[in-house]
Amino acid sequence: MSEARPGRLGVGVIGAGRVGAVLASALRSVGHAVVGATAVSAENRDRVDALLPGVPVLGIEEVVERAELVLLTVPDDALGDLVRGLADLGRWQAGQLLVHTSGRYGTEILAPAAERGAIPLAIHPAMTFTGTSLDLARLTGCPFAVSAAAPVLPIAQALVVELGGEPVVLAERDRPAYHAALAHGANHLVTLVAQAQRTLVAAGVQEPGRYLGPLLGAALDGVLRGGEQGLTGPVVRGDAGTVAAHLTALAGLGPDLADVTESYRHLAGVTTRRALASGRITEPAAARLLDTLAAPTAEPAPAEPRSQEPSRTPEPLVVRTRAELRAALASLPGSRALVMTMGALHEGHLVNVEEAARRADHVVVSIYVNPLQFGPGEDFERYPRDLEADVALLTGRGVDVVFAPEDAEMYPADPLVRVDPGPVADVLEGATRPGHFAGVLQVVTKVFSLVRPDVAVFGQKDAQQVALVRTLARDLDLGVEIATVPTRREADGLAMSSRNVYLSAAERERALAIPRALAAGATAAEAGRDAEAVLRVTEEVLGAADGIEKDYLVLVDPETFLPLAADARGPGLLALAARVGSTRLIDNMPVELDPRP
Ligand SMILES: Nc1ncnc2c1ncn2[C@@H]1O[C@H](COP(=O)(O)OP(=O)(O)OP(=O)(O)O)[C@@H](O)[C@H]1O
Ligand SMILES: CC(C)(CO)[C@@H](O)C(=O)[O-]
Ligand code: BAL
Repeated sequence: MSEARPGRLGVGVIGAGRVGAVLASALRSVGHAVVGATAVSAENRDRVDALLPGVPVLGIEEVVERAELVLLTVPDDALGDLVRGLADLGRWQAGQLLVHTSGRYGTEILAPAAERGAIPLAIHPAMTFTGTSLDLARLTGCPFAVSAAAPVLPIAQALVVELGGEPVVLAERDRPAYHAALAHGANHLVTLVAQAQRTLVAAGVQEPGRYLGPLLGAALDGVLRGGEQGLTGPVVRGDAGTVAAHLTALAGLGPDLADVTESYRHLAGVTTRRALASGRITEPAAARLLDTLAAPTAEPAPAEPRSQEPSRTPEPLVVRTRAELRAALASLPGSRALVMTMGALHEGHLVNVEEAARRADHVVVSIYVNPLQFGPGEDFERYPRDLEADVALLTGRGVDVVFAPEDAEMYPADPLVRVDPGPVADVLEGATRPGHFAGVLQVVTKVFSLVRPDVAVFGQKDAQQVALVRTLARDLDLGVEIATVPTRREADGLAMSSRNVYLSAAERERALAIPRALAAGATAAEAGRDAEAVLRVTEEVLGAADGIEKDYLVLVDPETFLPLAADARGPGLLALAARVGSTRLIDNMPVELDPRP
């Protein structure tokens, strides 16, 4: 075992999954040393790189040998065998702290290690984890169920406090029920809400979240404050007729939604019995409801044809000329949101479209590969173009109009009056791509004039671009609100981009060093490191990667895009551009710098 200064422990992680890597990162940020982690899958190895940069990935026995505190963050079902197996091999050490984070078990499962003198502790955070640095902030104030023998209970409590959480002592025997309650609430809520979403979609509602978000938020708030007394709806009104109509309507939606009927019957039955027990409905009313719920469902009446004009057009109208655009806009009363794109649409664009649909009555998407923003030798000619696929992707997303002009329509003549984007356009992307932002702001100004949106949505992935567009709208009084959406990433962290299609499989793998480096920088910032250290950590991770040619990697002020001083506080932006093969990718990560004095 390594020598530890008092209060500073050598922490080993067995199972650097979502929970293990995050908790170890939190322990590291308060001064403990993480001496090793096991990570069998590529995903877990990436997570170690991102959340625990510099920590060696080792075998289980080596981690146990090096650590004074072993975090056992493996699946519940694997825990017992793992502890017993290592005990049989004589690996546990006297005085070693052994901490598992299973909700279901107390410390009994660690008994084979305790017999060898290890100190068993059980701590369970009542939180779901994404396995990224986002979770670190969520640990603050998070209740942790703590179980341990009385003499060592303070150790477990102190550990939770160090993690930022609130220890709540839970008896060993109460843990399975505690865990069942959390799983029932959090996991089955997902099933229930997803059923409501699917049913709304089947009923022709295009954006179920707009209805369910506020309603379910109010219901959750009500039950957490006042328990079941806040219950509303047909059951608590004793309205068996409405319940019968619901069952008939659900049956009419077909076999794909049979599970919804099953849940509805069951939960309405439970709700009826609870309402009866608390005196909110009478016995005859409860009997009528329970009879209705038990009866076979009546045949649904033949469906009436749905209105021809749903509130959101399923397929967008594609217009190619200014005149067609003007006519299309004239038929759209109410507010208007614009999403500007260069096509080759992906889910990252759709996040912009969703935000646009939330903010206005109608949505216009422009698709245009603007020659003015490409320099000589850039990829203007080979930029992917597929209007048909783009329109298919936008169908059913609440997009009313797609404006896809030809070059001659957008620029009938070479423009003589040009937009000057100012100093932010000279650095970073602007330094590598001279004239790029002048070209972007030229086309943005033109499309704003043609579409006259109330709000335009841009992605944070092109951070410098959206900052410049915001300044354009402000300085020229364009009367357009500029909204930004966070960067949408693939499951492995790579920022979505139309240019990702240029990457070969091997290049795509190498490109993952980009999000890994940014995540390492963000983790360092969250751990309170200063600007210089945050940038250094990011550079180290990127520098260690093969096959990536850095264009720039900077930590800048998110408004001026100028480098931050080493002791800067407040918002910063880690921004980078790099070539992987012949493809140039950009990405960035907002950070909050709060260096401790
Ligand atoms: N991953 C993403 N998440 C959120 N928004 C995005 C994402 N990718 C692009 N956008 C936004 O969509 C809009 C149109 O971008 P564009 O058509 O250039 O797509 P792109 O995928 O960024 O392509 P490129 O490869 O040219 O960078 C911009 O506002 C951009 O910031
Ligand atoms: C805003 C934009 C559509 C202007 O051509 C382009 O720069 C882009 O796709 O980000
Ligand atoms: N996504 C920004 C547009 C460009 O790269 O040209």
